[in-house]
Amino acid sequence: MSYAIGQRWLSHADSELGLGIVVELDGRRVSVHFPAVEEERTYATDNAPLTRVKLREGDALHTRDGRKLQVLAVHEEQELLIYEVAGEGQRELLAELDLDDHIDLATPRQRLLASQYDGHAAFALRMATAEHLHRLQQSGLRGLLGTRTALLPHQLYVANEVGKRHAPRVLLADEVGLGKTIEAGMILHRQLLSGDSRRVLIMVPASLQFQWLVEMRRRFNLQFALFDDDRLMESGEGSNPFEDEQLVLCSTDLFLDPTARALALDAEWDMLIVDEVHRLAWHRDSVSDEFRFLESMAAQIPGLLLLTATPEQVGLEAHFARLALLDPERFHDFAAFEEEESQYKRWSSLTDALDRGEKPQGLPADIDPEAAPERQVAALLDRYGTGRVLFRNARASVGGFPTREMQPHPLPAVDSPVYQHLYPDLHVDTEQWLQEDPRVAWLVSQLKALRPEKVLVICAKADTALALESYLQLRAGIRSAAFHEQLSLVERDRAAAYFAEQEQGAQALICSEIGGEGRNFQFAQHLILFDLPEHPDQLEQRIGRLDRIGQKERIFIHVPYIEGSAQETLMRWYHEGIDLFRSSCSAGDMILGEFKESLEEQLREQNGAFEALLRDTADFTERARKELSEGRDKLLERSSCNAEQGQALGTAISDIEDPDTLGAFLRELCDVTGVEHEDLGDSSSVLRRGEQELLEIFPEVPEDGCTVTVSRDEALAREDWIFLGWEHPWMENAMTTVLGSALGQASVGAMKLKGVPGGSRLYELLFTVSLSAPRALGLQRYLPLAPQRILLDASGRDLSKLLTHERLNERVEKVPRGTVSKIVRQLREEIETRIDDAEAQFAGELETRQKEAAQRYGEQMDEEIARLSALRAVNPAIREEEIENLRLRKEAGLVALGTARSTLQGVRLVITR
Ligand SMILES: Nc1ncnc2c1ncn2[C@@H]1O[C@H](COP(=O)(O)OP(=O)(O)OP(=O)(O)O)[C@@H](O)[C@H]1O
Repeated sequence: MSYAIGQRWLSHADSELGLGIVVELDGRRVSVHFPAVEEERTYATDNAPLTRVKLREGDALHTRDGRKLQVLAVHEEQELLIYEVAGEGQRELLAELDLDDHIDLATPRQRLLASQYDGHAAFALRMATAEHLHRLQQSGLRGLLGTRTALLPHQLYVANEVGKRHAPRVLLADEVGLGKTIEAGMILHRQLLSGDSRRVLIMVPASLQFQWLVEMRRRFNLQFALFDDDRLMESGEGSNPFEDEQLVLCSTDLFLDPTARALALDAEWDMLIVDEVHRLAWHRDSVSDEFRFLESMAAQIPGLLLLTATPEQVGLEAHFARLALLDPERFHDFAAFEEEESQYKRWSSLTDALDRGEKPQGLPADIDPEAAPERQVAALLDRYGTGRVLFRNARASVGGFPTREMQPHPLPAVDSPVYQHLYPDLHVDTEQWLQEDPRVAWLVSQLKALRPEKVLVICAKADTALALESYLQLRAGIRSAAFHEQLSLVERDRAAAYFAEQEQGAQALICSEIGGEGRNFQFAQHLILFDLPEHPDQLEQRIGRLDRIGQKERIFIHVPYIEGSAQETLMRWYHEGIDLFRSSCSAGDMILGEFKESLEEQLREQNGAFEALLRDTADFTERARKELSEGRDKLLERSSCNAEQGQALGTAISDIEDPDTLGAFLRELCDVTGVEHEDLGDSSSVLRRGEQELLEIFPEVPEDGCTVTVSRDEALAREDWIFLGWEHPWMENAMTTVLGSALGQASVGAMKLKGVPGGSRLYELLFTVSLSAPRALGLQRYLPLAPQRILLDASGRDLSKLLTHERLNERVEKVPRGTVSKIVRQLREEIETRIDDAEAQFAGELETRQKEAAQRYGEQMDEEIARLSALRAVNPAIREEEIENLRLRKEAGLVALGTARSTLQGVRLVITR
């Protein structure tokens, strides 16, 4: 190519010089001025390391006066280029002299033509990154990968079912300790990654704030900001502190303050999560301020997750009131709801009959009698069960829990009527009570006998816990800690941590009832119920502290009681009437409702009718259990978990996570970009920032390095290591940084290829498809965004199938830099033509993909809209808003599909030797 004064050239030997201008021509020498560095260089014309900069139609250009414009056409006059560009509102002509002196070669084509190329490892990394990103996106498992959790089918099923919904509104009511926090975390993670939710508020009882904060961080890499009164005060006049953070966690108590309530209502949220929601008091005649606040929040926030293990702890009507928060249209008539509950058995027998392959009578008219039985069952559950709103897994169906052993400890009666009460300590002076109550001395000797086993002691009241703890500590020399509502949050967490400490920690933690909800103490095997709570569900909550996921050993439940007292009466009623110490029961509230009066009478003073009460309770319990297990619980079990699907999700996650592939990719990533890594094993390594990093892919790696693992199993065993799964924010950042950079965009190499004469050329190109649509539309499932590799020879023949990328990688070798620029200069035209060919080839392919996607997407959306509309006719659990939303999604999706664009990600020129 010949030179002319005023032309713009780039030095491929030293791209730091920026874009030069030919200023002098003198026979065989050319002088170029580089304004960016204010230097002038002179080269021999026959081997100057210079590349002519010639932009193309569609390229972006930057002007000297800082404007970014798009090239519409390129003209040449007297060897100088004139760019026709889209200026402000009109076309404009721009001489190449006006190009910015700091050039940024943005496309692989430009970089290859300017001989700005990288080694093969960088090209291969770029290809691998594009392919992995695509694989992850289209897996349908987004949000479920990379969380530090064991793959438990019941949780995966719920997380997948709810997580994929738009603005999900559900009650997560798994039995105690089955992992509702984890389910909520997975749903949230999924919603955040899909872009469905951005701003989230979590409200939990004060005693659980820290636990939630830690669980969200260590299991999901979600950093919540903890809000308390002080944090609310910090914000300046007129600004809303809740708007400063995207993810906010706070105690429900914070909203006792009307200002806090007003601020939270004023902020915009996508999702609200409320733990232990049964604690927000609701009664037909008196609704608490907290509940009213929740009602207002629920009415304006699209996504709502309510969590409780004991939905009926404060009665069926309160349970109904919470369902009404989720879906006021569906749950508006309590009497009708009670009536519906009585129908559950009917639907349950129908689903059973369908399962057995029968053709049962009495199928509702809207269920297609000719449809496959699985579809009929799904439709029944969907339309007539509590399917869409309520999820409740039972430990009996989840399985794998250890057995519970109840050990009653009768203690001699005391000669004072006070000790006939359930809670004698409320009626006597503390000092006197500590001396007189035989349970106190028993507790001391029991703890000594159990040493060094960890023991959780639960009693109803904070004052009891306080008195017992100081007695144990000061007078009996037992290492213990107290946990009750009179302690500050920090003190409570400190007490729980002291108890958890294996070597030097407390042997016993003495909790009031608040210790009985939400906390994790599954490292202990012994539970002492110093007294008993008045509601069966509270007893369930207490036992659930130990009997929860992660408990591997048999659990011992010790119940001391004074013989002949109300304590014995209540213990026997729970034990012989409901068998509650050994197995959980979802009918607790119903049973209590039935026998409350008779029980209270017996608790005041046991009489001859007690044995009959026990028998009646046992009979009622058996019937209730049977009825529920055949009706409501059975339907719930079916809609809360499809074990097969849960299992399949687990397998699919393991397959896609594949630590071997991830480990190899991580090593490649570090090697190419210059991050130091020291491998500790197949799946773990220490990462350190390298001295000469090409790209900042892991900006958050600390100065002195950190240990990471790519294996979920290892991550569960080593909580101090970072689980660098595919969805870890570091990994996502690393991958998008690679693709967003110029690294590996252009590469040149040589190889020997049998039967192919030396000097032949191969062009390997990689295209990706991008879709500028909200992630929440989920269009990736319809439009294959798979990257496409195209391999052409010098004449444009497609060799993609004949010679794989891997084979090229194995054989390709370096070519000296000087030689490359000469070759590139000679092949300039061929390079341009082959890239054009490949672009045209892929544009055709993309058009076909788009057409097919639009058809599939349209059909599926129509089907879904029709299905939901039909469902809505029989099951008002489906909101009109959901259907309207689907219609809008369909339209938006079809428009967005048309905007898909292809991008040339990389090009490699291989010359045969
Ligand atoms: N998939 C999982 N992988 C690892 N640990 C888990 C998993 N699911 C639950 N856990 C652990 O099991 C315990 C119980 O889980 P979680 O606190 O979520 O239960 P919950 O149903 O909310 O309990 P509660 O009914 O007491 O409120 C916690 O220690 C939690 O970290």
